[in-house]
Amino acid sequence: MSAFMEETKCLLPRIAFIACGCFSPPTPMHLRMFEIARDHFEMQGTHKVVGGIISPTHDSYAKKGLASSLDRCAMVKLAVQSSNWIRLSDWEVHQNQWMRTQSVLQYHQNFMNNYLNSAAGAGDAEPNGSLPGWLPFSLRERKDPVHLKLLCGADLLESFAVPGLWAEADIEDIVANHGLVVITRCGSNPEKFIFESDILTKYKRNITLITNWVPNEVSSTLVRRLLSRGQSVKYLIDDLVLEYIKRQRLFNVKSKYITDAVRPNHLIFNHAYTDNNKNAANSLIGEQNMDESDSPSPQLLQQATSRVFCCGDTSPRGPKLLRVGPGQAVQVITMQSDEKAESQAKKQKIAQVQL
Ligand SMILES: Nc1ncnc2c1ncn2[C@@H]1O[C@H](COP(=O)(O)OP(=O)(O)OP(=O)(O)O)[C@@H](O)[C@H]1O
Ligand SMILES: O=C(O)c1ccc[n+]([C@@H]2O[C@H](COP(=O)([O-])O)[C@@H](O)[C@H]2O)c1
Repeated sequence: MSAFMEETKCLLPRIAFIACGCFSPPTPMHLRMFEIARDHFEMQGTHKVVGGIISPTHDSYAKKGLASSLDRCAMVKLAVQSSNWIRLSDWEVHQNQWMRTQSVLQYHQNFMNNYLNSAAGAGDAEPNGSLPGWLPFSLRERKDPVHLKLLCGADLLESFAVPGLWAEADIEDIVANHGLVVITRCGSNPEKFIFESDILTKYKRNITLITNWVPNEVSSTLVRRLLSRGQSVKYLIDDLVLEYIKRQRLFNVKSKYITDAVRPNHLIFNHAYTDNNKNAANSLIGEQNMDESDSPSPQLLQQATSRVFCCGDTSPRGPKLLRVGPGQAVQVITMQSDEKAESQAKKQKIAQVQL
């Protein structure tokens, strides 16, 4: 019987998840989303989950509380150390401008397709000769395609309705061609939200709604707020991430947190990550012994002056100078939606922003 089940599992269509977000800092709930989603598909017996990817957004997204991409990537690497299937992709942060989520999905999907279609050992290398660190290990165990789905919390789904934030065509492409896996979040009503959207209703079969029966409303905003007040965040985030925050003095962490005299050994690797990336950004010299997700990018140099289109900005006069990133639009507009009492989850977020 178990041999039969194993055989059946081998035949299941393969999927992977990618979560796009700020991860400033990463919280256990960011990682729980992956576990909850994998459990769901495995228990349904419909798909084989081969990997999970965390893709932090570009610095020019400019959302309030966004630590530098170097620090966010280093923290994600620390947070996923305990996982054998969730990986960091720093492709997005190494682009010279903010990337829309549809493009992020497309890039990773194309990379996996090319990798699977190329002969083993050929055509699968990055320019520096190594494979990207986010690529699932078991990809070449089979030849069939792996379908990449966007994994998110219900608040991200609801941000589709923020006027001018997402491009309609992108939403359609994401749900029609990639698929969405949505984890419920307190105060959100994703079923109703889907019902109220024609596009989402049209592609409902590609949207997997998963109830999180053990909700935890920890958010990066809450963690940042506690840190800046000198309050404890222990057990709210990974110890390694907390150590990193203290050492790097991120998020206005109050002095009580920065008295550790000893540099913990487990952070050395990630300091290598940030140090190497910083050096690379300054010197344009590549690093050795690092996979793609560790790779420095000369484009980091351009970030200080990078330009972005604000969401929904179709001005023929070209991109605006980066003063306001798309992430700031989220805050401004969600404050308006608070006035309209749209959702409890949004209200909570806004309250955090306003304090
Ligand atoms: N507690 C949670 N429950 C379910 N999903 C979550 C939770 N926290 C974050 N997510 C999801 O994780 C993804 C990345 O989140 P992101 O870092 O952008 O937001 P966040 O943790 O809510 O941060 P912030 O508080 O800065 O807005 C999003 O899809 C978001 O919906
Ligand atoms: O692609 C888009 O148009 C788009 C519009 C708004 C937000 N996003 C992405 O959504 C992610 C979460 O954003 P936020 O503001 O909810 O933390 C982050 O990775 C953004 O780049 C993407």
